[in-house]
Amino acid sequence: MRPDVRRWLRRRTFSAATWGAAELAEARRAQGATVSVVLPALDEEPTVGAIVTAVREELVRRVALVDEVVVVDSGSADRTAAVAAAAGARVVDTTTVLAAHGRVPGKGEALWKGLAATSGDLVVFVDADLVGFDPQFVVGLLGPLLTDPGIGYVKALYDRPLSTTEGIVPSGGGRVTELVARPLLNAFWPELAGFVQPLSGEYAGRRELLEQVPFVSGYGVEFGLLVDLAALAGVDALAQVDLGTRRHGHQSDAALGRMAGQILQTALSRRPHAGAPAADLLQFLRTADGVEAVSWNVGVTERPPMSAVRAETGGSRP
Ligand SMILES: O=c1ccn([C@@H]2O[C@H](COP(=O)(O)OP(=O)(O)O)[C@@H](O)[C@H]2O)c(=O)[nH]1
Ligand SMILES: O=C(O)[C@@H](COP(=O)(O)O)O[C@H]1O[C@H](CO)[C@@H](O)[C@H](O)[C@H]1O
Repeated sequence: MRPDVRRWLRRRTFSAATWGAAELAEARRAQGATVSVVLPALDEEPTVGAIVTAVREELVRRVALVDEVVVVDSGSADRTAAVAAAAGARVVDTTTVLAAHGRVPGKGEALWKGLAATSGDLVVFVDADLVGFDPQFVVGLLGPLLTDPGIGYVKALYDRPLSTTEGIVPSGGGRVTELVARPLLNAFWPELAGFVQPLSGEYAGRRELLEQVPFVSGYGVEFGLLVDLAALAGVDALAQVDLGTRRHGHQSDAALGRMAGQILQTALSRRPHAGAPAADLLQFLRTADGVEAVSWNVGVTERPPMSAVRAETGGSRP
């Protein structure tokens, strides 16, 4: 493992259990910092209400850590907007926010318009399809931002069970992460190899940073933000926090194939024009007190065309 990644992992990996909501509410009051929670939502009627209710009850009413909870409706065909509003969220629509800019499809559009529709100094993004959401997710994401001015962006890390027709298997979620995003980051942005969940849908950042980078319109948004914020602020301004376990609604393999395509487009549009890609791949295992990084060499060599070999040796086909 690269020494810089080992150092980053040690210095910038936190546990959500480190902080309490009341402690952070006091910290943000003392700093005069405001906090917005943004949920991008497309047809999330079954799950959005419980998430909004949990954030509002625990982090707005019981403890004043969060100032606004905004659900960004991406054109839902179900009752997402009504359910979110009934739970107390302010609901905005991607067609009306920054209407002069029109509307493009995709999650990143919802996040970009969520940033426009809110005012918090700190912005927390939470997917609206989470099952078993815990308000401590928001507390954990805000912890590093409210206790270290040198940190500007915090990604969630967690175990990702996979719901299958046979039930829930303890791992296996994050399929595009494991098969596409992690290999791409390790190859072309090895300094970011320490992120356990580079595509996690829960993250928080300082508005002053988030407003300086583009938001990729579709599912490339997480990949794009990670690479662009690292380039803007430096890897040491980024951190990750262990939230334990995260369960969410899963898409089909075909849909994940399209997601992978968008992430590949995003990566290739940012590909550093350096030399050969790095050959090390860092994967992660859950341990009793955190995560363990395991480094693999995925370098490949190649044999020359057989025609060239034959030309060299004057050989002919057997
Ligand atoms: O065009 C879109 C696609 C997704 N989402 C929301 O973005 C979050 C993550 O999307 P999804 O669950 O489809 O991705 P996955 O978690 O399966 O990777 C969810 O709250 C979606 O409702 C959205 O607002 N607009
Ligand atoms: O991490 C992943 O591989 C994908 C798919 O997760 P699953 O295989 O359905 O658990 O989910 C994430 O990626 C999306 C693209 O960045 C994010 O928008 C989602 O919030 C995140 O869940």
